[in-house]
Amino acid sequence: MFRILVSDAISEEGLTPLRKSEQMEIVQKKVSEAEAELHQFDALLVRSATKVTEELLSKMTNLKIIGRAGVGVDNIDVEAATKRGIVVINAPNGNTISAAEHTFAMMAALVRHIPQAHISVKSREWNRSAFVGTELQGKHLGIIGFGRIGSEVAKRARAFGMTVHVYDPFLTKERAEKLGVSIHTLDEVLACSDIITVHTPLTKETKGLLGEKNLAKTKKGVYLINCARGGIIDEQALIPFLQNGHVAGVALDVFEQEPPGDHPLLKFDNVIVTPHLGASTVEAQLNVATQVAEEILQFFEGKPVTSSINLPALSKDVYDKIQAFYHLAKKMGMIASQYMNIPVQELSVTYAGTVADLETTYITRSLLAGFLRPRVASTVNEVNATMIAKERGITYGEKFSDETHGYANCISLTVHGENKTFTIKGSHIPNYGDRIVHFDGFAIDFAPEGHLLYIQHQDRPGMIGKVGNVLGEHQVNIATMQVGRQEAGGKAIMLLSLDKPIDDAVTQKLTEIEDIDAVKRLEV
Ligand SMILES: NC(=O)C1=CN([C@@H]2O[C@H](COP(=O)(O)OP(=O)(O)OC[C@H]3O[C@@H](n4cnc5c(N)ncnc54)[C@H](O)[C@@H]3O)[C@@H](O)[C@H]2O)C=CC1
Ligand SMILES: O=C(O)C(=O)COP(=O)(O)O
Repeated sequence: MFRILVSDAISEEGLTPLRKSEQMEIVQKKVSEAEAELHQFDALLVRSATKVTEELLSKMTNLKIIGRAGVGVDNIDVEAATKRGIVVINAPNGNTISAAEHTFAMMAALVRHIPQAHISVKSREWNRSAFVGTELQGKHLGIIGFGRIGSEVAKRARAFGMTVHVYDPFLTKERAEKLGVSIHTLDEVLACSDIITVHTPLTKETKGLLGEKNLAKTKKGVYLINCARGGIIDEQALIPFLQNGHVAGVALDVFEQEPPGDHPLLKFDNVIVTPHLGASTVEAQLNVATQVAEEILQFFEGKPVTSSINLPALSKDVYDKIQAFYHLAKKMGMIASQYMNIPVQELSVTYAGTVADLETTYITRSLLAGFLRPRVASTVNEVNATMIAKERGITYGEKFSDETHGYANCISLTVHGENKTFTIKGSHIPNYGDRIVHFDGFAIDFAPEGHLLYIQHQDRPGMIGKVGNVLGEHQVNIATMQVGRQEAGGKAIMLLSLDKPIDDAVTQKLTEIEDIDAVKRLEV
């Protein structure tokens, strides 16, 4: 049973996929009301109100996934979640149309003074001359940030007869041409636009993007809209531009602090506001909640999630293809880590045969996670493996080769440690399973499964019997045994899989057998 804390207002209908599953228990409470049970939740489902801080994560010790029913994840400490191996997912396109429509509604309201006129009429006034507006047709609209929402705003603006100028450093010429907009520098957009709307995420680069310096570059009489994130337009910097009439009006759906409280901007008649309503439509809420609920369900069923912030995107199709290699790589990593129980500087992974054509980034992450697991006390998985490797000074790299050693596919891992290098090779054979086909220079064939025992010895008659005797004396049953040697009478290895783990005393006894050079337990 998985427990899911839903701490913000999420569409009830959207939660249906989770409610239908007997494996899921949904608890709808604010974080502050769930203090005593925070450590029990496997998943956390939020919108923008819940602040998922490092402190909260430290209390949610069982948390595996955070679902954001919406786009912006600036309320989530993604780095802290990643460090803890917690997957963060969002619903990137479920509310695009609603946010674009809200932006457009704000634009129309702004230039036609609808909120102000509405209040006036409700106050029993009839003052038509006070609310003369301007048309949108023929005006120049500047869009900063041309992703999903920015481009939907552009389509609507063009339908209204506006000319659209875009600033987005990541926008290609082809996409701009396709959507009938022109690409500009930020300064050009600031200088030529009658109305400017921002649609970027809030990042170090975009925080205060429209601050004092850039506001001074705008046209006198410009209108500004922020339906993206509070802080992209610097709220304090706006005040003098509103006071001196340089900015004709501002529409804000989002604020640096939400709710904004007694904010000085709220005193300006030409500042119109909504309480972060961009995604607040029945349709958007159903979309985002359903998307996130389905992803969480997939995740707990061990299937791939497609919209993770801290994992490479993986479609079901791709996952189906890589999944066998993903498990093989993890086991190879675990074996290599235990075998090389010394400090390690570098892992080098080579893919050959059919596996080389797949999405190997994910397979390598899995291998890294397997490698780090025996070395790290905290949770390590595909989410935080690369980060932990970096912290520990372990570099890793992928190579591709044609050398399959006669198998249809082959993953080869070489671990470079202090004065020692170890190579292990594995293959996944359909309808047969995972096999380790090469171990530290020996050709061998064993299944990387369960309680393994590695013995390096001299190739002498009777070695198998001696090992069998010691294990038998300690009531340890051998499930399978594989042997490999480089040349008759030379160095040889045995790989045994046992029905139960053995303790130090048994390992010691085995080490004492004449002609046995090394004994290692390997748990997979
Ligand atoms: N008010 C509301 O209720 C809602 C607000 N949002 C917010 O709207 C914003 C945009 O969302 P989407 O369009 O879905 O995101 P998106 O990721 O599709 O688009 C963001 C665009 O910003 C561009 N960008 C990034 N850094 C930039 C920079 N320094 N200068 C210029 N452009 C830059 C990116 O290249 C990308 O094209 C986000 O902040 C999101 O959180 C989204 C939904 C609802
Ligand atoms: O999706 C986004 O980025 C939004 O800003 C929507 O926020 P909300 O889910 O309405 O709190």
